[in-house]
Amino acid sequence: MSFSRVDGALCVEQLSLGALAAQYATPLYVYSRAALTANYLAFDQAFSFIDHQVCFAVKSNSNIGVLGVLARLGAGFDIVSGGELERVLAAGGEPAKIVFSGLGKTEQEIERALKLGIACFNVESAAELVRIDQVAQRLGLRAPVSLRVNPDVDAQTHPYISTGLKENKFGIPNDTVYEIYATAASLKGIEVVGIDCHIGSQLTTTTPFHDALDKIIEMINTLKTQGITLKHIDIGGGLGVTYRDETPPTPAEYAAALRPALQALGLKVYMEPGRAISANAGVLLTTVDMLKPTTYRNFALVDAAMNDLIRPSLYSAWMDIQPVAKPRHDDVKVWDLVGPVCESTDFIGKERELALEAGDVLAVMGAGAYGFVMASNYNTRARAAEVMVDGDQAYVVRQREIVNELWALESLVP
Ligand SMILES: Cc1ncc(COP(=O)(O)O)c(C=O)c1O
Ligand SMILES: N[C@@H](CCCC[NH3+])C(=O)O
Repeated sequence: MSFSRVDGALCVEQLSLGALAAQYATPLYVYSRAALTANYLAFDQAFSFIDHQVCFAVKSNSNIGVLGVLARLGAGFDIVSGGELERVLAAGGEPAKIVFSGLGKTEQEIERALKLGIACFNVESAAELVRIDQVAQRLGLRAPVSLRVNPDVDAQTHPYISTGLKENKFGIPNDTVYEIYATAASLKGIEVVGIDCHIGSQLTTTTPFHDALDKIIEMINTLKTQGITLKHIDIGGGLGVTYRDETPPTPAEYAAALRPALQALGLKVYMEPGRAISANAGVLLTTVDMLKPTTYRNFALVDAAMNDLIRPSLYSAWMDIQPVAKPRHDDVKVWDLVGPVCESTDFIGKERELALEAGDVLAVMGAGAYGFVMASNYNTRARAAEVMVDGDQAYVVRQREIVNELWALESLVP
């Protein structure tokens, strides 16, 4: 366990989170190298029964310190923009292990990725296929592609993070898959290499993964009869984590559930886990700034806000909040933990039983995924610093922003 309590003090690896808050100030994101490593290796080992590549979903945490740790373990990366591509390169990631997902790849992004020799473009529409073909032909190259298919499977997750239903914008609907594969196979600039699917995020059972895989295998078999043979299958990401009382499958259970079908298929397997690698490898530290008990509700104003961590506001996500040190008194009350941003949805947790005092430091657990990456400068708030802990060492992997620099790109009208 990379986050554990020692004599009442919440620690990350060998350092106390209270000490890190004192040294680097709050709000502060803190990541554990050991947790990232263990989570990545859990996937890599679980799929060791087959030729595979784990491609970490960069969108879940794109700090180059995080990406660098994973790159050195042999990770590939799932990217969704030219920006993420450059981050992966800056972190030492190998282009040949990159899969490029996402709906709106621009010509520039396609050109850069093609020249670098990435593993695969996961194509989301007929129009995108044509665009990739044109860029590849202009460069005298062939683009390796998979079609990201939309299998119309209910991921049984929050509707905002479900992606595999036919009403979602993602993927190629199953009624046009064969036609678009046939087009792909006929294009000079395209080399059809695989099939891809990602049905949603924070999935807590294996059933939807299984249902999607069954549908994809059916497609692969039909494609064979059309003379289209594939080299790989990309099973996407989406494996959930425990924020409260969810009991998601472990990577080993997930792999075991898919193993018979994948082995029968015999193709190389790509996967794109994000949250299951990064979420519980990070926390957000925040300090209680002041207490505002009222007749109606008790508000604790903390220094982290929705601009630092938007998951509670955006998805009503429940995230565990723990004091980093033993409470200084035992007057437990029910608190709403709210930030200073001028929105009623600005909270990081509601109705939490805590014995609080101004100055207490709290840790929002499971904040390593979709935390800092979704942070903004709303209310002209500088974004938090990020620190990576490795054993008894802490490294600043992103400095705290400086307020004066937030309008550096702006100018007055003459
Ligand atoms: C195409 C694609 N791959 C992978 C992921 C990573 O998902 P997760 O963080 O749930 O593993 C996402 C986000 O849901 C995605 O859109
Ligand atoms: N941002 C979402 C996950 C979205 C996944 C995007 N493909 C979350 O915080 O839960």
